[in-house]
Amino acid sequence: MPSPKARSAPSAGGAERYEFISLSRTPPPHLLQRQGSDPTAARLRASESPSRRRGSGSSSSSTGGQQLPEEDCMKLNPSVIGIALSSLLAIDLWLSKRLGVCAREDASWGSVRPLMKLVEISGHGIPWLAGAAYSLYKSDSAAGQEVMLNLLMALVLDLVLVGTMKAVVRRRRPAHNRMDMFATFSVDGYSFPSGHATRAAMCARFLLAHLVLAAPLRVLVLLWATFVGFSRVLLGRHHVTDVAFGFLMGYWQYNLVEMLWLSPVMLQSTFGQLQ
Ligand SMILES: CC(C)=CCC/C(C)=C/CC/C(C)=C/COP(=O)(O)O
Repeated sequence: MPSPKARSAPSAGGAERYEFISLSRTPPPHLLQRQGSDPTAARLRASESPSRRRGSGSSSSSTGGQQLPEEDCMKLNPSVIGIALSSLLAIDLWLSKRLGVCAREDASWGSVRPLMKLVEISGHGIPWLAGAAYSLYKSDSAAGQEVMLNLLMALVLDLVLVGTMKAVVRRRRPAHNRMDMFATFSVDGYSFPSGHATRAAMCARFLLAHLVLAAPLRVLVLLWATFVGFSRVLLGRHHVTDVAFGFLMGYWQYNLVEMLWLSPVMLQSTFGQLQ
């Protein structure tokens, strides 16, 4: 027996065609009147595409010669992608609110908020930029200088890409977030994607690829990156999807850094041509 939401309707060729109809919404009375007394038949006709309804003369005569407004059809026949996206957003909002347990001092895990803010500082742009610039200045090997120069380039690239993305998407931060972060740009009022998550993922990949680290330290780098991302949601700064996308974006940004890698040979030839 077919499900109540997927009813088969005979098509022009006689074959069975499945229509997805919304039973959660009752069509307005004027629609039912126009389409005859059978509400199910009225819903089935309303769920047909506008072009199909326009094309069939018999259909227009059965609706009393009147066309239905397009908005009615959109409501009665929402796309599967639309439903999936709004469900994902609803789950995202609900889960982010549930997990924002350090969003305030009086929240359920409010006592660990200072610790979470330390984790936040460890993934902030300023200590990373300052650390990379200092290491570049202090490095006495060409290889070290090359790595630190590229780390600096990667950090600036990250700020530009995340800032652009935030300015385009303009998603608001969760309502339970308290905006008490230090040193922010104006775009940091927006939430998507998490700049801490992109930086943590990109820097973790960078460090793992370019520093010779013992296995426990490699694990520590991965744990740190994961925790920086997770702490964004616990602090109430971000929705879960901001952080998930931030991790993906940071992972991909490292590929871009590898592609744009600045080598001494390339720099010499560039600056040589300028002189
Ligand atoms: C030298 C210079 C101009 C440094 C700017 C560094 C800076 C202010 C970075 C912003 C870092 C930040 C607050 C990002 C927001 O992270 P979300 O995870 O909250 O998106």
